[in-house]
Amino acid sequence: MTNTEQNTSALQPPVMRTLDLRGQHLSYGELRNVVPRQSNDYVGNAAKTVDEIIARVRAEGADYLRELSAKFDGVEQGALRVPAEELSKAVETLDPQVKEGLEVAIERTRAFAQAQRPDDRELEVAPGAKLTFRWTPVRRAGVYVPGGLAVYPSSVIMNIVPAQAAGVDSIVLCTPPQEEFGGLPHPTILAAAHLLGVEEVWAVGGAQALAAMAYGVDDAGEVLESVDTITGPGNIFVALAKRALQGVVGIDGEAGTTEIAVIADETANPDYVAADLISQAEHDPNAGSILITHSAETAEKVAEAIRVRAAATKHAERVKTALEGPQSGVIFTDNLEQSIAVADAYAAEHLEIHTANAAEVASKIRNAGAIFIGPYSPVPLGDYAAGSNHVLPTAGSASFASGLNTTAFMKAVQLIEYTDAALAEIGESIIAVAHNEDLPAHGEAITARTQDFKG
Ligand SMILES: NC(=O)c1ccc[n+]([C@@H]2O[C@H](COP(=O)([O-])OP(=O)(O)OC[C@H]3O[C@@H](n4cnc5c(N)ncnc54)[C@H](O)[C@@H]3O)[C@@H](O)[C@H]2O)c1
Ligand SMILES: N[C@H](CO)Cc1c[nH]c[nH+]1
Ligand SMILES: [Zn+2]
Repeated sequence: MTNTEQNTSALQPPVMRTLDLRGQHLSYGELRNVVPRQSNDYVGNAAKTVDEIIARVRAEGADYLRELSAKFDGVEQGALRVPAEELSKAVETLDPQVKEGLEVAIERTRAFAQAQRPDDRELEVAPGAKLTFRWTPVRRAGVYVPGGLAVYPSSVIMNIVPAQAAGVDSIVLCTPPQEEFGGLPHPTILAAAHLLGVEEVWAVGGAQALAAMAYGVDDAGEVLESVDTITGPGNIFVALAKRALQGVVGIDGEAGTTEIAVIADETANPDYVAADLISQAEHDPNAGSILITHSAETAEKVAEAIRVRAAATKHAERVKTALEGPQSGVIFTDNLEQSIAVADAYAAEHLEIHTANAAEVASKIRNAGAIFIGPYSPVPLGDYAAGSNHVLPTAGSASFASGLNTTAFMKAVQLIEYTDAALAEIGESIIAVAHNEDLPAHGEAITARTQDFKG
């Protein structure tokens, strides 16, 4: 028996908190305030840490990146950029089955990412008044691939494939250095990058990696040029760094600590539900797993299945901490309609639906990063190979943000082209509004032309 097994066998089974909403008729706003979330103190303290990291990366550059790699990753680093030969070497030593798994994921994710490319739009709003909505890729993207408690070659695919589908010119990938690999990133991450044709990889993790990509960094003449947009998932420090750097660069959204919510009724398979709640709790002791149900019997059966499964799982301690945290719990509702309302208010990163007519229930959900419909669409399918993207909005941000997709690496330019007649046709009304705004020079810019047409 290993040390880990000895430790975990002594653990008490996880006991999730309960929130009983039965008989209450809370509005959407009230529900948003009561659903389980990370504690404010936890988020607030992490935000202070992140602000300091960003300021010091700007001021001290590569030396400070090395200092943080030593502090958080236990690595004394030389050059921060990963040599090109390490990427090709990693593919040569890659387990063939893992390689196949990555290739299947690339193929499906690419097909879906290409289908997301938006078309340009042209419209003549009046004779001679031509408007175009033209999509262009950003010039340079920075992608973050996590690698702290676990490593995420799958996130290489989820970031790089849509960036390539968008047509981004230049991509840099940052991921934490690993002590076990002499300060290089995990070899499967390097292999996935190489399979996708990525050449620029820096062994830098956490909030500091995002600051480096946003502002650029010079490591003894090796330059990480600043980027236009940063995407990618990560822990609380990574998510808060994206929040802080938004505006300096574009971001795809906050894809922070993982969450799963499950709507279950009496038809749900409790073992599947338990397995899926545990699967996402495995990411991080701060991960959120939530069961929303109007069936007390289902809740009890899921709790029993969790007791059995949680004890046997490899990261039992992390799972227990996550399931018992303030960000997790079992929410009791009066009926399916109320469960749907709770799920909308929670706005889960991942929402699974284990009910009768699951597709119909899904059609009623507005807020979720991704919806997994029915018993055979578990979140880990989407994590690795469904073809959908696993970089998804967390902490309630699914009420206004989308999961990573091709358009996150694109922006639209609006083109305006009017003929003289088309301008003359609308000129007087523009001048009237310009005067009303007390901006007469705006009107004069029109008159300067319309006078010419008359003359
Ligand atoms: N929402 C999504 O789309 C999505 C997808 C995949 C993974 N995730 C989440 O990504 C996270 C991965 O986390 P991880 O830790 O394994 O890898 P990570 O790469 O996100 O974080 C590791 C880095 O965090 C930094 N760090 C660690 N402790 C710190 C501290 N006390 N102060 C400041 N910085 C610190 C270090 O720089 C370290 O390199 C998990 O929370 C997982 O749930 C989210
Ligand atoms: N569930 C994560 C998104 O929150 C993605 C992932 C990658 N590997 C395993 N899971
Ligand atoms: Zn996962």
